[in-house]
Amino acid sequence: MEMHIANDTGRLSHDLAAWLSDYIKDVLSKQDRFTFVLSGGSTPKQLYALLAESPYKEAIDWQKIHFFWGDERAVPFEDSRNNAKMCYDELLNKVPVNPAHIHIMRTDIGPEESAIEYEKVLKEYFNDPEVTFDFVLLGMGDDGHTLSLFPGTEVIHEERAWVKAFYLPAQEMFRITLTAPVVNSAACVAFLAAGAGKAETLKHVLKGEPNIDLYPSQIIKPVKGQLHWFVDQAAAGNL
Ligand SMILES: O=C(O)[C@H](O)[C@@H](O)[C@H](O)[C@H](O)COP(=O)(O)O
Repeated sequence: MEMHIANDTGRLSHDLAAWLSDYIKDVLSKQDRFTFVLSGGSTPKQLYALLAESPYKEAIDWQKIHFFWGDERAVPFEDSRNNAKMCYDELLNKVPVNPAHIHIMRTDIGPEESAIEYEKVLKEYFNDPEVTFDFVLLGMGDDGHTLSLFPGTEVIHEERAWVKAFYLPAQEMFRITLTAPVVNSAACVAFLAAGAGKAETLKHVLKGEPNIDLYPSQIIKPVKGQLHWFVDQAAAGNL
């Protein structure tokens, strides 16, 4: 595991943008597509805004990038809580991507159906289940959740399905999420976490006893791939 700590979220977003741009370039020098899982939440907005500007807008070969999502809130696309909508607004509408390479988790159909459909899309891409995405961007909630793997939910333990839908009573909504096995088969996973609200949780996730039911982010351990944590000083405060 590699830690990257920056003074503040602005610096952190710059560091990750620069690191990611180099990583994409390196991967694309060896293969002709790059599969990228985007994250929802508020923290990545600055990163997406940077990627949509110079020098990254020109430096990244956007046509070769295929986009996926780690999780989705089952609300209409136009709803401001929709993770895909946020990524379009901040990034995808601003860079020259190929629309055919964008794979959102659909919310115009039932969540269970959407999860089944998404799993099919993924299985068409990745015929070797041991090798999936080139890059997965993850956030961590103040409660230690990542993706839609919330503390105490059954989906944390899912071993077979790649994508699951379930009802989250605390938020009164359905969620659609990638499961741990498909993320742990990625070539590279990076958490982006910022703010003092995450400091205590981050200490438990990284230094505490294993307890994935309480701190689901602990379940993310790529089997063969790299794991990076990009955190600001405030979130790293208790490490
Ligand atoms: O749909 C979601 O809720 C997100 O995908 C979620 O997993 C997010 O990444 C974390 O909650 C961190 O969110 P912040 O960046 O807003 O702290």
